Amino acid sequence: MTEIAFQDAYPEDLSHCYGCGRHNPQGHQLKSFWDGEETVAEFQPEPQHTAVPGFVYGGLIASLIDCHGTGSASAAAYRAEGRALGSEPPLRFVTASLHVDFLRPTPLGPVLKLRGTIEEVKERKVVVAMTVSANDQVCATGRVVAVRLPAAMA
Ligand SMILES: CCCCCCCC/C=C\CCCCCCCC(=O)SCCNC(=O)CCNC(=O)[C@H](O)C(C)(C)COP(=O)(O)OP(=O)(O)OC[C@H]1O[C@@H](n2cnc3c(N)ncnc32)[C@H](O)[C@@H]1OP(=O)(O)O
Repeated sequence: MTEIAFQDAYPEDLSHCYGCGRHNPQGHQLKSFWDGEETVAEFQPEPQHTAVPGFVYGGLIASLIDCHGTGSASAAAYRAEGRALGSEPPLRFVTASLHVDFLRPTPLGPVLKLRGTIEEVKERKVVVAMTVSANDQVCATGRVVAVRLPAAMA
């Protein structure tokens, strides 16, 4: 069975996010997956993502953490309910809080690897802690509080 990316289970009309929307050709189109109890994603930075020559712009790293966090939150909510990704009714989350710590400069060149741990799952709130690594070294850590939208807003 081919595993579907969390973001590919988002509804058609909510798939334009700059960080992860499959319908945003200018965006990052991040794809997140389960790896056991953790979640993973990869991203290849390009030269336009430069901060200082040779190093990745921190805002890019923050947006990857944002979208891996909200995607992981949605997947964790489906898993907690024992439901397939994308099944009805939809479980849609937005970012309430995005925290990033930049531990060391992130080299521009290697693929960035994101790894998420689900810290808390409540009916309306999911908390995800993440690491961003390059060359097997953690360069940034992050934490997202994702809040489920009421059906009326989604
Ligand atoms: C831009 C809108 C998008 C609409 C489309 C939605 C459908 C999406 C579906 C699929 C596509 C996925 C695309 C991924 C998106 C990528 C990520 C982004 O860039 S999202 C854009 C940036 N984020 C916002 O613009 C949120 C703006 N804020 C809000 O709308 C509200 O403040 C919201 C919904 C986040 C919270 O609503 P409340 O204030 O009514 O919720 P309360 O009931 O007070 O809190 C619920 C729980 O969350 C905690 N919480 C709320 N805000 C917090 C904060 N800032 N820090 C820590 N915890 C917080 C609270 O303490 C509470 O936790 P306790 O149940 O008590 O444990």
